[in-house]
Amino acid sequence: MRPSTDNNYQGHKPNWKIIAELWPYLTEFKGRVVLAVGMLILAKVTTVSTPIALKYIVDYLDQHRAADMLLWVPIMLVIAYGTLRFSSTLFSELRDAIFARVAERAMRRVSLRVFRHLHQRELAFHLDRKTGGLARDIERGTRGISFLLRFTLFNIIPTLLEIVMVASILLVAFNASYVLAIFISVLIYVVFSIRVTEWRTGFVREANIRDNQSNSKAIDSLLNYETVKYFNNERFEAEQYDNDLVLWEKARLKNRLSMAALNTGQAFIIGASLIGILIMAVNEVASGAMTLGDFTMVNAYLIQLFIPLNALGFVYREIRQSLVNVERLFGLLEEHPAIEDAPYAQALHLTQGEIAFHDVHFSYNPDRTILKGVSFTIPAGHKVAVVGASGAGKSTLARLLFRFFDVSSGHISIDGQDIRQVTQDSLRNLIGVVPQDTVLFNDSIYNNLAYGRPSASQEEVEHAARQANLHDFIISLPEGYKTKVGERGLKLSGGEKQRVAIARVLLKNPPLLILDEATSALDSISEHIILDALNEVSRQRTTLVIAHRLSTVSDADTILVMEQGEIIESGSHNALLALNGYYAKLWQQQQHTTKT
Ligand SMILES: Nc1ncnc2c1ncn2[C@@H]1O[C@H](COP(=O)(O)OP(=O)(O)OP(=O)(O)O)[C@@H](O)[C@H]1O
Repeated sequence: MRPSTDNNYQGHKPNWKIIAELWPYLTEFKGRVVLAVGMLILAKVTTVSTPIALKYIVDYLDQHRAADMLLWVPIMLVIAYGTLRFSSTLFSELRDAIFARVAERAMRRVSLRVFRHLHQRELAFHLDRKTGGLARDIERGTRGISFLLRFTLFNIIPTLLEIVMVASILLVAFNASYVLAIFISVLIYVVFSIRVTEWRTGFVREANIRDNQSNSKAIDSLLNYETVKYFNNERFEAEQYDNDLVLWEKARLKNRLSMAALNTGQAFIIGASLIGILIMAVNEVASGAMTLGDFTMVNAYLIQLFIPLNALGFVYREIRQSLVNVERLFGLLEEHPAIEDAPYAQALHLTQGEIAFHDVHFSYNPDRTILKGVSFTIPAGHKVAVVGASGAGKSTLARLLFRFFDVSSGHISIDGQDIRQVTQDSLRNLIGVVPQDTVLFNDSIYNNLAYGRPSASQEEVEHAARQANLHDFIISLPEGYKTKVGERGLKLSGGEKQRVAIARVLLKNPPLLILDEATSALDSISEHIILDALNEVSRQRTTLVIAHRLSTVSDADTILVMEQGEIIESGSHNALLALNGYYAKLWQQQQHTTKT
């Protein structure tokens, strides 16, 4: 399988840069972010106060005998303890609820931006991409953003805050040895987690790449379902897929085993620290330096501290993984479209509608020239046809005019304006294309037709369908205009799809037309009817027609004959016949074939 450009993104940016790139997505809800941070602080203050309440309860019960005990004191303390516990959860939940909208909106904005960006990418990118892998990258990237936002703010920062608060309390209440012991255990834990997670990141990356590869393979294979069946290649396809799955399985296995090693190591550090610090506390209680309440408080702090720390390991892992995924997603956004509007591009100003190619050279790849100095003009309202052998570069002319690619040298102009100097939007708005292969959306026929002009009324849509000789066919279907056309329109015949394409362009009603083999999939009766419709449409428009069947373009004002990227003959049908060259030979051949 050829690796796609999207699967090859390998940039490794510093983490802070990736996180900084998220900031603009948060600015919409600055107030909410501030409020969420406020709730976060409140949640941590209450969490850290809870063990203090517990200490006072234990000390009171320990130091007072039944005779001198005022029962309401420990009861009030217990109520305070319970309320603090509840408040800590309440503030955490409030923080989540307040921030939820920020995170969800950020995800929405990023998804939309990526979607828009992908539509801005040039045709070459889309011809190269692998849809399955790209979809996974986007999904993982947007999920990564949500994770980064929520967990940096709700786990890393609060845990650090809690460590600082607990350390300060222990420093004030006892001595520096506890703070030092906690500091050392936390440090060992964090260094261990980070080191092991760094080591694991390679496995995570590899698992993602393998995941994309196998997914792309599966989707490509399913999209080519018919071809697979024509060649009885189900087993071959399964083997190919399994080759990818084997690599995926290995990568995932490495991923899981290394995760088990990380979890075990973390649990060991927590256990050892707990033992060490509690032995210190036991000694102090025994020597009378600490009360029973103090012991309970230290124990509560340790357990309380290690709970988020335990999650910190998981969060760090996930954050690393999210950073990889977000980096990839942002990497996609950073790749600039090869075809972009010029800095001061203006809208194309159509006066007459004259199209001109001036000494156009073009190659898709540097090592193979497709067009070798093509020049011609289509005067406003005229129809110029291009004929010639397959692969001569006819459709390439249409792609260049639509600016799917830019010329290598020379230029193309419309009413004297170089199409590279006008906005792509204004250019494409003025051109209607009936392509060689029509691919439809997996939607109803009606919606596919209306796509030509989404604001069109039902009457207009039906009128266009009538003009394209499609209406009678549609109403003969059990579900009429609501019939679903299937994936890429595969439930319609080639000719029906072509008629949908024609009707769409009729609805768009553009002043310039490109008909690329627009009637090639039609039988000769339908072809005649549609040619009449197309002739009617192209009468007032500047039209570029690409055709194989010469009979369909014999009425064109000028016919260009192309061979290997050059125009070798041009003139009207009669002039070209009189020339008795390539065109005349082709015409005779086709007439002969039609008769026999
Ligand atoms: N995206 C692409 N990348 C590389 N080469 C391409 C690309 N698209 C087309 N080509 C090549 O450019 C040449 C011209 O293609 P083009 O589609 O313009 O031919 P055509 O004259 O319209 O042929 P046909 O009559 O068969 O449609 C072909 O040899 C084709 O293989």
